Amino acid sequence: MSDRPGSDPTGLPARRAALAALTAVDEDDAYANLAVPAAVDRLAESRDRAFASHLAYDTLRWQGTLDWALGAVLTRPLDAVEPALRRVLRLGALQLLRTSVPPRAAVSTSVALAREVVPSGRAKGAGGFVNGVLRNLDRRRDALPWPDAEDDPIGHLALTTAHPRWVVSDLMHRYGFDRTRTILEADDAPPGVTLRATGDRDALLEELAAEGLDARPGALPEAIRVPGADPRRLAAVREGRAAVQDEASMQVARATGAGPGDRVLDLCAGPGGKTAHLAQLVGEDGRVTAVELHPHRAELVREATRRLGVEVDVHVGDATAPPLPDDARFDRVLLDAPCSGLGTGRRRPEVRWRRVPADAAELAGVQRRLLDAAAERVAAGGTLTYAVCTWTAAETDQVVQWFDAAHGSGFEPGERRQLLPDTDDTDGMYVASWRRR
Ligand SMILES: C[S@@+](CC[C@H](N)C(=O)[O-])C[C@H]1O[C@@H](n2cnc3c(N)ncnc32)[C@H](O)[C@@H]1O
Repeated sequence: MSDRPGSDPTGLPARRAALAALTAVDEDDAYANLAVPAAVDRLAESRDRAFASHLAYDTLRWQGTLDWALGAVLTRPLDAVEPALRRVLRLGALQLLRTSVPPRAAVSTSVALAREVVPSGRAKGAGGFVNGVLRNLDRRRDALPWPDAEDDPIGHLALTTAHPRWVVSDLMHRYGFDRTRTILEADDAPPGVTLRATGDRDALLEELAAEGLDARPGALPEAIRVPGADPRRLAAVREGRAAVQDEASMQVARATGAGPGDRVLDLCAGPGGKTAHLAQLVGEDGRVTAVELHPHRAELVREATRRLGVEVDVHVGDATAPPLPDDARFDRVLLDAPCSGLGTGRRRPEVRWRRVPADAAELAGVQRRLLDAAAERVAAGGTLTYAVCTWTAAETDQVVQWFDAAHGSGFEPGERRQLLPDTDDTDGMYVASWRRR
């Protein structure tokens, strides 16, 4: 990690952009992978953009650990500090604890930002407060009471891998201490860009190489890994020869077994990444029907499929009672259910801090209702595929065990797979399939 103050000698514009991204995530519930590029794009220099992006993502990712460290030096609870100053403190604490930025620069830029985010009459007080807290943290950084791995393994992993305790504990039940550590560390590493070729992959690989990009084939025949690319600048993406998609999502469409001529039902389709891939797999002789609850997300499905030149029937409606003829049955039914989304942590590190344990249990109830409705639509001999972009036991193994118990007489179990960032270098997606007897 390096200190890259960029073109502006104070390094303040980059930090201001990072703070703007943190504010958008906090106040507008924006996703990091949209808010960070939007905020840092205003910077003219690419090294400033890289520095600001790094600060923003890492502050979101390390929030729990930063809050714990700040809590050790604050005289009042961090929750009682007004949100704008809390964000400035987190950004400053990140620089002190997890970068090689000189402490003096970390503190002085944070003081300047603190003065900017409060009404002018309170600027001096806010600056003094942030100065005091961060200088105190800098003095005590080597004396912080890090939990010991033996005495408190969950607390240790929570603070050293930047995940909430309940997430660590849930994963430890499935994978044990050592594997949980590698999964969570991989969840903290920024992902490279992955593309799905919509036509000839080899031609696309050549095109990307000709643009000077390090493009390599992924594990699936349509996947391409382009680690350092900015997908927004790729002509292939603009022109529909490639779609930006994690390889785990491609594995889900593949797990349905969809092939030429199939009739596919994609429940919970928005924003349509998997719908477009399914349409590609079934070709001109097949047909994909998509259902999405929210009209604006159904519109995204239409846009995603139009951009790729494929035709899909898109319906706005609730997948527990899909707006389809009663007797409509499909060769392949995909339920890519709403979930806690923890598996997308590489791109959206804020999600882990937004979720609480009760979310997983509540979502599991929704997932079961959706799966009941999805099962009804599978034709004899057809397949049902369940997917979520998470790894909580409640939303993965336990949903599948429930389905086997409730529907085992009608459905034969097929592949079950938890994709994970450490072994698969993908998002953490879970996928399970059945065949209707
Ligand atoms: C995990 S996302 C699906 C991602 C999508 N399959 C893709 O690959 O782009 C879940 C989607 O389900 C939608 N949704 C939630 N509850 C629903 C319901 N009861 N019926 C239909 N769609 C629903 C959400 O709006 C969201 O767009």
